[in-house]
Amino acid sequence: MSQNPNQMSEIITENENDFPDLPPFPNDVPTAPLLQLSLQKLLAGDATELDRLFQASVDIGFFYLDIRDCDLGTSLQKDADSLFDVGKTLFELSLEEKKKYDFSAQNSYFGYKGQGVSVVDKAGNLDRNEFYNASKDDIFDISDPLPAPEILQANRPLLKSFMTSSHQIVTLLLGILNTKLGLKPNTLPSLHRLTSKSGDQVRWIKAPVQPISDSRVALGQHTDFGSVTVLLNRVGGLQVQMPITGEWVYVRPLPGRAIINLGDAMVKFTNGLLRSNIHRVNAPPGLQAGVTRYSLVYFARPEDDIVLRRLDGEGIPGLKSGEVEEEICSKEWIIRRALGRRVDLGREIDYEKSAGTEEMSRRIKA
Ligand SMILES: O=C(O)CCC(=O)C(=O)O
Ligand SMILES: [Fe+2]
Repeated sequence: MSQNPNQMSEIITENENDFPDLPPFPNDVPTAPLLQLSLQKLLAGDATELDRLFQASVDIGFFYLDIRDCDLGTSLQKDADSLFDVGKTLFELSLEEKKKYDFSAQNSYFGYKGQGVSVVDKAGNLDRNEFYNASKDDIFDISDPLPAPEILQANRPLLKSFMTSSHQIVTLLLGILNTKLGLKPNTLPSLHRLTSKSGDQVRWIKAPVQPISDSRVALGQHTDFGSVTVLLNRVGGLQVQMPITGEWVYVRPLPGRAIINLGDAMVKFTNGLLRSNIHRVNAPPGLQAGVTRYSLVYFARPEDDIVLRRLDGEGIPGLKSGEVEEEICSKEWIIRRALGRRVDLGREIDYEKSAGTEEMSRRIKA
């Protein structure tokens, strides 16, 4: 494995079947050569690992995090395994029951999102996956509890444990980036306090097996809305658009590794220095095309009232002369992005208006 922080990538090849209960991820599709960072080394403050984290955040904003080698990581993995099972049971509820927990008409993106209710591209094609979003504030009793199915009520302690570990990892990463960016100590973590109101959430995703005749993506290309995303994948399908070339490549799911990516807030805080890379979910490749795809995500976002604009740090590029940033707070930004492409809310859809920081993050050479 490369220890050179200036090298963006290293090739990941795992030849054995990584997840024995699933058909193997094929070895003949292009995959993203993401850096693999060790959670244990980051916790220990290993200087090379801290450099590599910063480099991955500048270069692509996506990396693997090895969670096998420390208590925080193994606790996250154990909770995630249990939550995968919870998600399967949750999505097995009848559509009628699940729709009771769609709160989008109340301007909330928490709860259930049915399949095919959002557009995935300018042409108006519809998504092909279901979501269930569980709010961190609800689970931590910071906000009024939302109605939820029995399976979620029964698993509040598990959700709390998973959210706590995920948030601890996010805080660690933010603290390291804070130092590298030359911000005043604790600036980034203090914008993401666990017990303050925010749009942080756990998301379960289910995408059904896709008929060969259907070439739509399951989840359209996007950047994440918030700060740091912790993603647990088992089945392939996630694709990132490579910087510079614009090529779409799969992210190979690896056991014991979370996939971490940065979102729009980090781009705005750093005036484009850190990347929120464009990604999407396509049909799983090879033999995996025959299985239902589940994934589990923790989204960390800035606290609700934080304005998403450049922070003042020595390492953060200045604004162009005369440039005025949009004045939008975290909560509004997430609602605009999460609900702006829904076709079932009786609102006009403006695809461009609900976009994220794609243009700032893209860096594709024509
Ligand atoms: O399911 C995945 O692998 C990625 C999901 C994702 O990008 C999202 O929910 O924002
Ligand atoms: Fe995403």
